Amino acid sequence: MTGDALLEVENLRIDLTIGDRKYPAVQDVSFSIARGETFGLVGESGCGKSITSLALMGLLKAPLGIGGGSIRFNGREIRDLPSAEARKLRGDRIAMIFQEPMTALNPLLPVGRQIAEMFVLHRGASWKEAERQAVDALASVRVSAPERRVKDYPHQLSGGMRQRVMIAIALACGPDLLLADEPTTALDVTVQAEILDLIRDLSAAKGTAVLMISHDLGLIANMCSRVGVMYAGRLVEQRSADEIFQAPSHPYTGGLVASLPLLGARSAHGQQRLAEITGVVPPVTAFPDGCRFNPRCHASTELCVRQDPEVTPLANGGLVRCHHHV
Ligand SMILES: Nc1ncnc2c1ncn2[C@@H]1O[C@H](COP(=O)(O)OP(=O)(O)OP(=O)(O)O)[C@@H](O)[C@H]1O
Repeated sequence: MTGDALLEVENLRIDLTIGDRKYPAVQDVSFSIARGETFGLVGESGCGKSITSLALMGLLKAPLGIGGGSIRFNGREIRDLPSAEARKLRGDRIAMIFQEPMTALNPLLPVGRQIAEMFVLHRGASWKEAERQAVDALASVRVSAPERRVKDYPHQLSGGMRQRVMIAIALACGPDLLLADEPTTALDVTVQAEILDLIRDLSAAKGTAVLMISHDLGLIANMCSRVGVMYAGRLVEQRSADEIFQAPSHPYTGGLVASLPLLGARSAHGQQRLAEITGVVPPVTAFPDGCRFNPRCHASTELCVRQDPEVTPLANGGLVRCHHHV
């Protein structure tokens, strides 16, 4: 891993405990994010993206728990931090925005007060000073008339406005890392683009690293310099966004690329057509033997059914986990 790594995840394992059995919902997941870098995790629903980000924040709850591996942030192991220290790290150095801001906002408090709370709790500001900073924070996420909007309650705002408030809260303390888990999935397409622009511009301006999580490879490739593709709890490919698009190595990545409307159309006209994926992600309790993708894979052979593939290095620091990668 590079000396400049901000976050280093190594062989992360997350277990789902049912009765006296543990199922590896996430296994052998390793990636690192440099300072200021934008890294994307992509894969269909149920691949383990969200629980990976919850593990990084120390927010996993039973029946899920970390079963192995390490999570280093700024060179320090944060996997088993006591809850008070984990709380301090969250919000201060690592912040998170979710798909549905309504669940994270307090419906009973004006949004300005909720932003101001960050400055009081993490920066020791007085309430008066913090309320003033909240107006600036709302302006920075491009909310018009912020001095009026700070008095609004969450239900008075549109979904896009609520997500802007969440971004203002997340970035209030200038975190080193922003985890953004499907931050625009619940929004209209035009609002989605505005929110993504906002995240991109603010993180670039402040030098904040971003871990962006989405099922949408188009979005991830647009936003991120490097991409990790997850399937059934495993990272199956890790490359630069350009390489993922131009020459996907894992058949699952190829399927994700082929399912993008624009590229799918282009590949139908001349270029080699990539196989689209049929079927669904298996539940954690029923991962197949061998390669977990083998039942859905057009390139599957007897070897894939029998033997779980190891990680193979690719050019430029890329990685793939497939017996028949290209
Ligand atoms: N509290 C829970 N109890 C049992 N299983 C869970 C729980 N939370 C998640 N899982 C399982 O863990 C697996 C990974 O879930 P996760 O939410 O991380 O997937 P994801 O790739 O982020 O998909 P989504 O976008 O739908 O959240 C899924 O099979 C899911 O059913």
